[in-house]
Amino acid sequence: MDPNNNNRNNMNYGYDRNYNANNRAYPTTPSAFPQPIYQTQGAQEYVDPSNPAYAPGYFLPNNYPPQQVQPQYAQQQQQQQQQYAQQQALQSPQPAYQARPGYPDGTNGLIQQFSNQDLNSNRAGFFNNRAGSPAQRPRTAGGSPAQTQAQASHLIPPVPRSPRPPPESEELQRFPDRYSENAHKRGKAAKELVTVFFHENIERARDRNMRSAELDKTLRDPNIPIEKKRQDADVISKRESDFLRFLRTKETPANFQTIKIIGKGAFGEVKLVQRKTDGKIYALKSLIKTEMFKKDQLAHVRAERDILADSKDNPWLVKLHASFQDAAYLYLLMEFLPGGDLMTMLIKYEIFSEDITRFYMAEVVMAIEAVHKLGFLHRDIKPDNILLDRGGHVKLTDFGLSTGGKKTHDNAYYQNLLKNSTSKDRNRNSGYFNDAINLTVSNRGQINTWRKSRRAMAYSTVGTPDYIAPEIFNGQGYTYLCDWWSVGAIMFECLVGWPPFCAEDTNDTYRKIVNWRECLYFPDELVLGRDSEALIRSFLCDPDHRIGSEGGQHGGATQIKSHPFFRGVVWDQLRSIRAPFEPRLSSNIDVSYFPIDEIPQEDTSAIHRAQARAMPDSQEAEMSLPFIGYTYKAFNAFETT
Ligand SMILES: Nc1ncnc2c1ncn2[C@@H]1O[C@H](COP(=O)(O)OP(=O)(O)OP(=O)(O)O)[C@@H](O)[C@H]1O
Repeated sequence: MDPNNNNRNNMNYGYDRNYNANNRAYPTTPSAFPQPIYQTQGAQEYVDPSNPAYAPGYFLPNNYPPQQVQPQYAQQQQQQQQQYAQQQALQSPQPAYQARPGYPDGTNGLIQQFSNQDLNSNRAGFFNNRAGSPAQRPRTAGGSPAQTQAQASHLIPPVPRSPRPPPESEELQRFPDRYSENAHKRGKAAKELVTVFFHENIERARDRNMRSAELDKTLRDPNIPIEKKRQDADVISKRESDFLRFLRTKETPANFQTIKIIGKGAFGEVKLVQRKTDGKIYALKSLIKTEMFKKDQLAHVRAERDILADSKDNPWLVKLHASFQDAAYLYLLMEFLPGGDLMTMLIKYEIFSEDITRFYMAEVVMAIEAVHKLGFLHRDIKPDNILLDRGGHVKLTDFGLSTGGKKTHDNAYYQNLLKNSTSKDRNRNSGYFNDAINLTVSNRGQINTWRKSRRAMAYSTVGTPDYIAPEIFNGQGYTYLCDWWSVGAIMFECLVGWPPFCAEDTNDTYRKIVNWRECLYFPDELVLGRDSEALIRSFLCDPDHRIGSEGGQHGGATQIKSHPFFRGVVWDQLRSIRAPFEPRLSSNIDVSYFPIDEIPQEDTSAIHRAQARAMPDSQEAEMSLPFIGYTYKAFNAFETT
């Protein structure tokens, strides 16, 4: 084969289990891999994510996939590899699982101490995945090859793999200015794809090493009975095995049976679904790509996927099992929370007692604290995004407006809203609030009108601005403190029956929020506890004086927790006490806490799929770029109902 031949189809990228050319045999014991597998030191030139045998660390010297090396460079390459191996032997710290003589699986005899052959083979199989021939090695350790291959095949040009210096011949000269715009887009996409691929694989390998170290700790602990050790090792082995299988499968919406559409959002819907193969239940959120693209929501959708993927096992955030995409949609496969959302509860009960409000606000404070500790701001905390699990405890969802301070999460979204709103204000030219309703208990009619439009607002692309902090609208910058403002607005609604700045028209709501000093009004007819009103006022104020500002993003919740309103709350046991409303469920697909009758149930996906199919090639390349890296699979994806 000619390595300079740029036609990928002529190259043999498949691996050959008997391959031993040029004396580069595949290593068979962990000790052949002196570095932890996520270290990519020594990797220089070989990158072929479409190779099914590829895994993090796979490109360590000694471990190249089969390839043709030109004879004049074979000797040079062999010398380099020997030098590298010697250097590593001298410099590297001892590997975590270096095999002791007699224990080639790297367990150092730990497991044999209680003579369990099964544990031994499981552990060796799942954690020492460098061991064995390439055919035995779990092929998905480096990601989902089929998926990556599908994504990459048309994007990644073959890379010449011999270590020779690039000749100054004409064939390697590039003329980017002669490439079409489409080629540039595809090139960019390829670069992004490779970056994402590496990032994800390194993360996965790091996580796997951590799990391995944890198991190791358990196995070494003399106080843990052998039976327990055995059970733990079995469970962990099963999870690792499930995960590897999961990585190999391609997620598509066809894998799921829709039971009901349980939620509508601005850019898509949320369905209760059942996986066809194992009957497991999930919530599947789908977002229409073209809509996200048109309405400049790309940063938002990426933010949502990032925060949910980063949050892993956080009990306060909805668990993301996987995210995937097809030509028309982005999908988030989440745990199903059968208790519905706080908006539905508020529509039903109108107001809560102080005790019940305390419970929900305390849980929301814990949830927001978790988001902040992960390094994100939510920016869109509202009752619709506060979900209730089967025990009636809170979990946050909808991170579409979250920002982790990443450039990709930045957006001028609110600036546009404000621009429209202020031009309207100028036209009106009179006092801002003459037309804005000031709700009181006595004007029930208006309250009911507002309540009726509440759900419709939640489903609209504009969404409800009722809970958004004023500093987000005025464009002068905002911090994590914007989330604490939203808690104040929700607390007001729980105790009063409507949000503090609600109006019949969203523009009026914006104006009221921006002018909160004049517009924050506690109805005389309702008597709120002193601590409740004080806490609401300390949330709904200027950010410099807002409660939660002491201690910064990571510590602000401490100040809130010590407010007298929360006296008596045992913060670290909140999730284990009984919630004030525990959903009564007849089955794991019970949707009685969702307003199913108000949500259109027809399937509109065929229309969006047809639109995606009709898209011209150039537009498709442009569309693919922002969604690269969206795909994700969680380790514990199978721990669900
Ligand atoms: N994991 C889940 N389990 C149960 N119900 C859910 C889940 N996720 C969302 N829902 C339901 O779907 C509704 C809409 O979800 P979500 O807010 O995530 O959608 P969205 O399209 O992002 O909405 P928005 O327009 O507010 O951004 C929620 O209010 C909730 O009732």
